[in-house]
Amino acid sequence: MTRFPIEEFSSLKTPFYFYDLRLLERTVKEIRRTARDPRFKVHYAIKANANPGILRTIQAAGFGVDCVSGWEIEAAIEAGFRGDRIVFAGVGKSDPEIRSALEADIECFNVESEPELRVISEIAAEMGKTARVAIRVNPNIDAHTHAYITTGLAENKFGINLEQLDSIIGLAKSLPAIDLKGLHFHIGSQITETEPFVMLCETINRLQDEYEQKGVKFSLINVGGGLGIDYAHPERHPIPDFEAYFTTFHNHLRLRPDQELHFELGRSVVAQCGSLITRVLYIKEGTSKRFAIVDAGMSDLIRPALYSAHHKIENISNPNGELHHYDVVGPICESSDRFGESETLPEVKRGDLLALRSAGAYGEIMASRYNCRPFPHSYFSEN
Ligand SMILES: Cc1ncc(COP(=O)(O)O)c(C=O)c1O
Ligand SMILES: N[C@@H](CCCC[NH3+])C(=O)O
Repeated sequence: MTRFPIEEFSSLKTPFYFYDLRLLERTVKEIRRTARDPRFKVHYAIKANANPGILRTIQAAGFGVDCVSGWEIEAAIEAGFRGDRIVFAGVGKSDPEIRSALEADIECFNVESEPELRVISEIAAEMGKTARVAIRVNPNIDAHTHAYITTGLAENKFGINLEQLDSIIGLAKSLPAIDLKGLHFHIGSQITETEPFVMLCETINRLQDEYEQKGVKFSLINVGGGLGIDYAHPERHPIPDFEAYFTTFHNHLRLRPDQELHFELGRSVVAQCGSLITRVLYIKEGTSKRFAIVDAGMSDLIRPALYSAHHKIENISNPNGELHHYDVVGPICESSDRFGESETLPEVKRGDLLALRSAGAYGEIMASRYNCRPFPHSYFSEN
């Protein structure tokens, strides 16, 4: 259970992200234990959190890394990830980003369109290199998640639709500087049911059978990330838990003996180890509401404003006080700058510290400077 060192916090400038490194270490250990099939390779999706302190722990655990920009590749290399453990996805890779990825001899480009594949081939040929690629397939599977974070439906911008797959595979095999390794999938994020992953396995099985009949073999399958967490219970494992998640692929995906299976987990690795700590500035009594106005805003944690997401809120200064209802809001000039509506919290006073839980993923990394506010700091547990 995360313990908040409240005495240490009292001298720190708020708001800040607090990371429980022990929890992160336990999580990566659990992933290593449950992804025990030697053909399974876990790449951390760095977009979830690129704080160097977080990256060091994940790199030390032997994970690869999944990047979606040249800057993420730079951050990964700086944190000690080797080029040959970096995969690079994204619908809009620029020429300089492709060039620097080739310079770093990355493990694989996850290619999202024919024009992109041609450009990678041209740049690689110019540089005298061969680019290893996987084709990102859009399998048209409903991940049953928020519309903004589903990625595997035909209407989404990601990947190659099934009808166009033959053509791009033919192209990949014909281009001189391309080494086609396999297929990549990522159907969405914050998926809390097993069924979409089972459907993904079935689609992959069908595609593999079809392509093998056509004489095309893949050495790599990448099923992306997407494993969801329980925002209502920050102390719990992801849902489904890691054991169930990896077992689903073990049981349903007919992986060939000489194939590698890549996973790109982001949220489930880092979400629960992080909390945004904020100080209460004012209690404002409205006519129908009582507002707890805090010094963190949507610039520090945008998920509530962007996806109507809810992060559990705890009054860590007064955990046992009498319960009241509050709208917990930030200082930013937007009505959506609100972390909770009618939250039941132990009595909140000016100066109290609140913890917004499960904020380790897509929290600090999505912070902005809106209203000219500074970026939030970060602070790590020592024990
Ligand atoms: C291609 C790709 N891989 C991996 C991830 C990581 O997803 P998650 O944080 O849901 O595990 C994402 C983000 O949704 C993604 O777009
Ligand atoms: N940023 C999103 C998830 C998108 C993941 C990236 N494809 C979130 O906070 O839930």
